[in-house]
Amino acid sequence: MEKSNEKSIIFRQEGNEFYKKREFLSALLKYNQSLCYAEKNSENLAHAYANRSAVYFEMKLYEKCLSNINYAISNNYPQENLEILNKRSEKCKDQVNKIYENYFKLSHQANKRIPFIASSLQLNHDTKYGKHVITNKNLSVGDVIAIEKPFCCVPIIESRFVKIPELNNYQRCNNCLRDNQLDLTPCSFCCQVMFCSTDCQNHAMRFYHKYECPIISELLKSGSINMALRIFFIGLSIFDNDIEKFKKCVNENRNASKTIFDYNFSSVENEDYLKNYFLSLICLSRSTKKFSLTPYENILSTHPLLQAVFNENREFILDFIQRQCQISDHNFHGIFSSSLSASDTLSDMRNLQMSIGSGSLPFASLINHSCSPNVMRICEDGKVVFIVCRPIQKGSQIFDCYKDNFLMESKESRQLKLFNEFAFKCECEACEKNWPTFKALTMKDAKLMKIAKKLNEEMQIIINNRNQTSKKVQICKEILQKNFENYPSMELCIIQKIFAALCLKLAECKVLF
Ligand SMILES: C[S@@+](CC[C@H](N)C(=O)[O-])C[C@H]1O[C@@H](n2cnc3c(N)ncnc32)[C@H](O)[C@@H]1O
Repeated sequence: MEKSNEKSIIFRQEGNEFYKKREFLSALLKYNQSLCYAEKNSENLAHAYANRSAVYFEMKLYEKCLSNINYAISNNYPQENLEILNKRSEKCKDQVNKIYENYFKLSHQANKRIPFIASSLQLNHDTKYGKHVITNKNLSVGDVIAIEKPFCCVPIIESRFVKIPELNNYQRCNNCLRDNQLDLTPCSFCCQVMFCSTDCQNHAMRFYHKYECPIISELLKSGSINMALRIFFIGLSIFDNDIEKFKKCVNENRNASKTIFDYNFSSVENEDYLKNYFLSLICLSRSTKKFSLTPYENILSTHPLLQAVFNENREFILDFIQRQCQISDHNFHGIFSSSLSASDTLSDMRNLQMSIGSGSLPFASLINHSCSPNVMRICEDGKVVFIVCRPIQKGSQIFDCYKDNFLMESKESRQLKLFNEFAFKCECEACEKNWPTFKALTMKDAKLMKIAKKLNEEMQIIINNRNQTSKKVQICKEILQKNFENYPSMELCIIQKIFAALCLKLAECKVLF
């Protein structure tokens, strides 16, 4: 699909109709489509940005309104209409929103070589669990022990607030998956990809979109871009697009058992950072499934930039992709966020997190499963945050939950699913002691049950306030920490659920109106 001013104008006009009806998100979506189709240096880019600024003004998102006015001006917005934009800009300047920073920060000193994890975390290995992570310090409920940014992630189709195939690509950043309240800029070449910032755009262009752009329609046929192929493109780019260098390094490391603990990530996000992350990714454990490589062969053997490279290195490239599929099969992680919904045009405090894509995360991939985990994973701004949800004693292993928690499903059903997907028999505390599911749990402390009920009722009211939410998190943390011996009682499990829901709220609350 080629850029087309004609189409760009039609989409903008459709956006204007939604704007008139005050259906702001639908209007933004149409303006995004208009931006994607606008031809390079055409006035249509400026018009779509200007119209988007009007929507953000009505939505009271004043920073976004101002930045869209600036985009319109820098894309040659016609002089004769500038006055309207200038007036809108003046009105915005008195009403700037307070934008909150990310809420979650590491609770302990960071590891010197791996600054995104706590220094108490160590890698261990044994025959039962394979590689796993332990802590050499006691950890308390609420402690944030790691905040990992994916090596790369790909959006999934369910993540869009409007699930119409023609509109799927205008709702999230193709690099970090943020919706950024639809404040996205188009790829300058194709009509199907948008980014939330210049950083994301430059990163994508440099490391993979240059290879995805010419075949984007084909890649998006199934709705989502393939992770294994994207990792191949990034790997090749890290090695200066030189297949021989790439091949040498991959072959040298193919049987290594290295992890992020073998590398240094202390320098800012430079090339070595990405290279080290890549090397720890390709050494992760793999499933034994055999994936069909025909779709990859079809794409690469006709790729406008990589056809010759592929034909000369067919066996190596297909083997690399097979291994990446197998690694992804065991180590994919859902990336979650709330999704925009037509009803929350004015609120930034969104409630539910849903899966918006998959990410490859070399640290998270070292954490084993338990049906009664001691950490929970939530996402904030595309990063995966690990929060302690039950006290962890010095020397103990960190456990996350891959599938269903014991509260949701019976032991038999959990174990069957885990065995089918990951080929291990779960021997966690909940499985060993056959803990009851939520419905069958008993109450152990009537006073705490009262507190749990009250907290639960308060959860029904939308608290668009970080301080209040944060105070409630504190209450939950203290109860869960102090009463851990009673776990799993009905009241503690309710409080644990509230604690998780409040943490999600804190991760989503970004704008104060
Ligand atoms: C994401 S990896 C975790 C790291 C892994 N232990 C390793 O050595 O690379 C997932 C794999 O770890 C193993 N695993 C995870 N949880 C486990 C558990 N509770 N008991 C035994 N093996 C487990 C399974 O082989 C699973 O496919």
